[in-house]
Amino acid sequence: MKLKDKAVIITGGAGGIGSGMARAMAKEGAKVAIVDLNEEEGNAVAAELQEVSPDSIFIKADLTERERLHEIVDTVVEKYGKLEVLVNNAHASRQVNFEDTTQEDMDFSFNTGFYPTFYLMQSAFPYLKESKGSVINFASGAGLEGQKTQTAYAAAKEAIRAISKVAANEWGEYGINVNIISPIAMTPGVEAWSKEHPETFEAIVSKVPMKRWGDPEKDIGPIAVFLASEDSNYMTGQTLMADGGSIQIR
Ligand SMILES: NC(=O)C1=CN([C@@H]2O[C@H](COP(=O)(O)OP(=O)(O)OC[C@H]3O[C@@H](n4cnc5c(N)ncnc54)[C@H](O)[C@@H]3O)[C@@H](O)[C@H]2O)C=CC1
Ligand SMILES: CC(=O)C(C)=O
Repeated sequence: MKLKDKAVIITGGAGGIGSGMARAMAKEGAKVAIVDLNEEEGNAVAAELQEVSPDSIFIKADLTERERLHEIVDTVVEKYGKLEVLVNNAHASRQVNFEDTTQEDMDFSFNTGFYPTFYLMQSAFPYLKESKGSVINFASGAGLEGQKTQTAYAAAKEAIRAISKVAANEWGEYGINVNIISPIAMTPGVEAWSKEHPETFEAIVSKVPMKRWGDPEKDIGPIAVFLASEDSNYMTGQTLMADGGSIQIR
């Protein structure tokens, strides 16, 4: 097992890519703490994880409550006595034209994605230093390519990539690696969004060489397992494209 007994936090772990990664990591032996607003799904996913990894737990939290984010790390360290992997996956998005994007739209994207990533990384740092652990953050083609109608989300995603690279440079000497996944996968979030914006949805999949949406557990899960495992110890500051070849960084 690649992650035997590793203590992992996954934000947004009750649904979509978060729950897919949680399943993949639990099957590799990790104790997974999933953090989410959605209590019903959170409890259901945790019960499923406990069948393969009995110490896995659900923590209900609203990641926009910035001053309480450290409680997530405190809870996990109290339960497991350590922290090896922090996965900052949760992020909510809205589609608005550039000229109509408001301060509130910007705040919404930074408060659901960027600030939780930033503050959880700060809270986790002493424990990751002790365990020579890993951080896995999330990017998007929206930011990498500047996709239309994604001003706030694209800005927050590229800000996450920027601080990930800074942390990779500063924390490398402690044996902590910080990497980024840019995924494409069919999730409840994407499904809801596809109904509101069918043209954008079709445009994205038509550009995917593999001509399908990824599966959260089967396609994104193994990449998260790799980044959480010893196999990626000498890799940091990298953006891994788990998107069926949609964007090829050269
Ligand atoms: N699915 C895709 O094709 C793509 C996804 N991404 C990124 O991958 C990551 C996962 O995406 P999906 O699984 O599609 O998202 P999703 O919207 O399906 O799931 C997000 C999860 O985060 C939780 N969440 C949202 N706001 C929260 C808050 N304030 N506090 C606590 N939990 C909260 C939701 O309840 C949900 O369980 C995100 O960072 C997203 O931006 C990037 C590009 C494409
Ligand atoms: C949700 C998202 O970031 C997409 C589809 O690029």
